Amino acid sequence: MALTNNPVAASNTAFIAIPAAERVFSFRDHAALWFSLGVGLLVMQIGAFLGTALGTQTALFAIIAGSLLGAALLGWVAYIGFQRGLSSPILMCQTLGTSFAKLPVILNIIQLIGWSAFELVVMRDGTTALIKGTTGIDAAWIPYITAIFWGLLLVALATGSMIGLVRRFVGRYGLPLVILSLIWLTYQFFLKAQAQGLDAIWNRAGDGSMSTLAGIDLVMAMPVSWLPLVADFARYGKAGASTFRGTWLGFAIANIWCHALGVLIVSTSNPGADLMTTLLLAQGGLIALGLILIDEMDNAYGDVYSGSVSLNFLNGKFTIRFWGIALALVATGCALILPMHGLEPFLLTLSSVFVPLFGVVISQLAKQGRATDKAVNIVPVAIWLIGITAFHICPMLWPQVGSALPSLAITLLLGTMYRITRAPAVQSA
Ligand SMILES: Nc1nc2[nH]cnc2c(=O)[nH]1
Repeated sequence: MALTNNPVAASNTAFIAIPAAERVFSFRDHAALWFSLGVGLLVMQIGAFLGTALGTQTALFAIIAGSLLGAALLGWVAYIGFQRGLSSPILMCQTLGTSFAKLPVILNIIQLIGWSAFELVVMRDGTTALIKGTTGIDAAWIPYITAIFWGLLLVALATGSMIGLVRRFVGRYGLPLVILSLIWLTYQFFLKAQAQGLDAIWNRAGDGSMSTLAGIDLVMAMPVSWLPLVADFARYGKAGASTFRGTWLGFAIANIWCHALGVLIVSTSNPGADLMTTLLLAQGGLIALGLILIDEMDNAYGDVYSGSVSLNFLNGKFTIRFWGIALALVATGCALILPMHGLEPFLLTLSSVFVPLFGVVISQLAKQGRATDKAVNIVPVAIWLIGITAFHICPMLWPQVGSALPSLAITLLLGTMYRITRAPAVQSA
């Protein structure tokens, strides 16, 4: 469903559906990519936080429910991307209108620069800790060198082919290594839990600072933070069912595993212990942490690739590769100066824009929904704004329900009502 009646569309390859011959991603490719993107130190940190707030059993329930639900949304948008063969910015055009969609596309580029810088900062600080732990060297220049090292690697990856990277590197080498590290760390902390008494850990109560629904909401934050990127990869899928299942299962399993590992780690460590240091102190932790840090690179790459697809949509004179290199350089510059925790609030604020946006996208485009060719599609735009308001207001009024769940529910409901009511008008037009 290309927007070929639009003059801008005709001159920009971003508007053209990926032809069948170029659709090479199988279930395995989607699952490997999304498992790999679902693994991260931030996820373990959130798991540790949930373990303290909710207690072991409720935290595990929230983790499983939030991951299955959040990753299902991801799979759903992947399916829409597969069906249309179109990138994320075009799905936004087909929902909000060709001119208005430029606003969320620009916001998405800003958030992707933020996420890729964040991932580089995680790798910078992780490698700096590894160097300190192994050599004892703790010099002020080391974080600069490590940031430049990872940044240049990101630039090098941006010069290559996305499909080649996913199929040859992530699936064949990256994924088995990261799974081995997770198995190893889980085994190590399980042994620790066994020594401390599994019963006590299993029955550990939370501190009461969070409701179960708010916990589910927090777990969903990770999968939904990938919503604006997923179509850029899913459009290379061979079949709809494998695209949905690979994306859903790949991400959900990784998200459940990393959050649950965070719960296990916090349950077996001293209160207030730093996650990175705790992982480093585990037997074989150095190698496992090193591999997980390397795995953060594909998150940064995913951000840079998707950001370059969006920039290519805004300015088709330069290729996706050109924009990818430019974005990787900008992210490296940011990673040289930004502190670890400076970016998190900014990124979470931006997700208040994208969660409701994809509620509207799903409500308009799922089940072969009709794409708009208006410049500004007023009603979906209004529903999006209502969704953003709900994201901010609901946690103030009802802290126990969180923000992503009500915002998604409102946009899906209003969007579906609009779609049903406008259907006769569309048919008679
Ligand atoms: N979009 C996006 N979401 C994330 N969630 C955790 N890390 C990332 C990331 O690098 N990008």
